[in-house]
Amino acid sequence: MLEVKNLTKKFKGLMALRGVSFSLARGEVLGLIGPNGAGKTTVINIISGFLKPSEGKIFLNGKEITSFPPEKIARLGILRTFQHVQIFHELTVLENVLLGFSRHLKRRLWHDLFGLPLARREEKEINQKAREILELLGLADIALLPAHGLPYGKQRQVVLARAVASQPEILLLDEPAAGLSSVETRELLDFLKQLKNMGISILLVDHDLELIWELCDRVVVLAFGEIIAQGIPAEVRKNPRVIEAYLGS
Ligand SMILES: Nc1ncnc2c1ncn2[C@@H]1O[C@H](COP(=O)(O)OP(=O)(O)OP(=O)(O)O)[C@@H](O)[C@H]1O
Repeated sequence: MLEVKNLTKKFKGLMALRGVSFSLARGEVLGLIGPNGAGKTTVINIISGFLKPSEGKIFLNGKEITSFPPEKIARLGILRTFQHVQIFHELTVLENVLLGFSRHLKRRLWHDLFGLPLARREEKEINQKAREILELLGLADIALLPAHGLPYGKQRQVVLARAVASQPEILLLDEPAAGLSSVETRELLDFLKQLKNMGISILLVDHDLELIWELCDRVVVLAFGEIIAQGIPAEVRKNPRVIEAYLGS
């Protein structure tokens, strides 16, 4: 579904990535791990169009999307989340999730402006769908609470629920467990398992290796901008180069 071919990124004197290649299959959860500064966020920035690679190509379903602008990549269904929570504090959980539908609602704006009946029907449908997503993800009981009062871990989940509402082809998650307590990380793990069960393809960057081993179908390991191992978690976690990269860091 997603193919990353031979990515190289130079920042002035620094080679942040060298010849990085991997693929993500439909419905797969792929972990991207590595010590600090290994190049993980740079990979996500390039796939999502926030950075241009120095060399290399990205393909989505066989079509090249290298260096497309971020909004075009988002329209094609590759959605990223950031290390810090981006939530609309004054809105309720439900309203935050409703915003996720906007990717599919270009025409609706016009209907809204003219108050056409179709708009109301569509609005009802979308409300219904948003509630279904909240139900599926175990957030239904907080649907009408304002986002600002929620614990940090729940805010993270609301951001992910909004991403689900936009019906992404692929989710790029940059350190979703950063700053969470161990209890919140367990909750996040269950939450991400639900996303996996919904068939969403995920590229997951995180430093919490327990989360990675438990959730990912395959793992790619970067160190100093190069892939040093890739495979199923049971194999990768025993790989001497991986152990050395982590202990060495
Ligand atoms: N815009 C930039 N300009 C210059 N150097 C950069 C830039 N972005 C990243 N780098 C450098 O590229 C290397 C890879 O950074 P990157 O943030 O991708 O690593 P990472 O694996 O995500 O690290 P962390 O786990 O700490 O988030 C680092 O040495 C970093 O300092």
